[in-house]
Amino acid sequence: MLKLKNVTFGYAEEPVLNNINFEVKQGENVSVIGESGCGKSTLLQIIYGLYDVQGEILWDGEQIFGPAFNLVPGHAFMKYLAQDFDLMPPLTVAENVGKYLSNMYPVKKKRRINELLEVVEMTELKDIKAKNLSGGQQQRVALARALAKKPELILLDEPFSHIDQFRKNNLRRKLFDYLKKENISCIVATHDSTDALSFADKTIVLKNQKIYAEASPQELYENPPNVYVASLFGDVNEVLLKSIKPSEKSRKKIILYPEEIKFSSKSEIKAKVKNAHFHGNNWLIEADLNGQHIFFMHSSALKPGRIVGLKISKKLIASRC
Ligand SMILES: Nc1ncnc2c1ncn2[C@@H]1O[C@H](COP(=O)(O)OP(=O)(O)OP(=O)(O)O)[C@@H](O)[C@H]1O
Repeated sequence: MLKLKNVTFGYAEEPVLNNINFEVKQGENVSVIGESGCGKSTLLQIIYGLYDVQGEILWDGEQIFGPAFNLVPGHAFMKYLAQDFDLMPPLTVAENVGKYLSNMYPVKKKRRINELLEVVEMTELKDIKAKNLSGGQQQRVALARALAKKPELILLDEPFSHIDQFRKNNLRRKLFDYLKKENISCIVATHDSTDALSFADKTIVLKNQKIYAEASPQELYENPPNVYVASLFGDVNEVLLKSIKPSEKSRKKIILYPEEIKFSSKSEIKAKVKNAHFHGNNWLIEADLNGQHIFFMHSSALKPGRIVGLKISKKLIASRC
């Protein structure tokens, strides 16, 4: 198990991360999400031991030290996949993946390389030299190489940033299923809410040097503590409660996702359509609700200027109040 206890770190005087505490259990998938520059990569780097910190970073009770005590960064149980891939350009895909595997057992080595190439869907390109690969292909090879020696903990910094949407969903599923099957803990720093929502057991939101929220993705999505956390999962509305609940007198606001506001011709809550944006199987509608700019989802495009009725579940309103 990984444990961070009161960890503070800054490149200069001002801390980038201040008094960070959290745990990652064996086999757990933890996503770290937050706006650009909030310290996601820095967090992975200090866990890997690239910097000296205040506080303690422990793996199974043993402290992970920075360069002041551990000159060569890295430990056998942990792999860090940075945003640069560091492949050997003249070597083939298979040679890169097997670079750190022992040559004592060539059959076993070959089997392991083939298994990993399957996970990252690079089997067909195994004899191609790394220098001839696209950025996304290089990223997949780097992922396979990081997994080659079966780490107990893997730190992934934006692991799918170069991979096209077409391949990303499948690859993400395969990789995270593989990590679960092998009971490998992982921390994924990401901008992508799908990484944070679909696969993580726990999501950590960083903001202003601190852990701003920490819970399962479902909990964060269903009960966002504030609009910043909600907005990490996509478009979000902050609506005056009295505009959807006539008995309300205060100026209290509640958070609602576009998919939680339903079209209902009979409803007393009226809004004026401003625009409609195609979103695959439905449309994101922009509308004006008593002077508030809101978004809701609908199965078809609605014409600008149309007055529509909107409905929000009473149970949902009560849970967000
Ligand atoms: N080597 C460095 N030296 C000095 N400052 C740095 C260094 N690396 C990062 N920083 C600063 O630390 C802060 C956190 O950077 P970091 O790269 O950890 O953020 P991030 O959340 O990963 O950002 P992004 O999502 O854009 O990758 C930023 O203000 C950045 O400018």
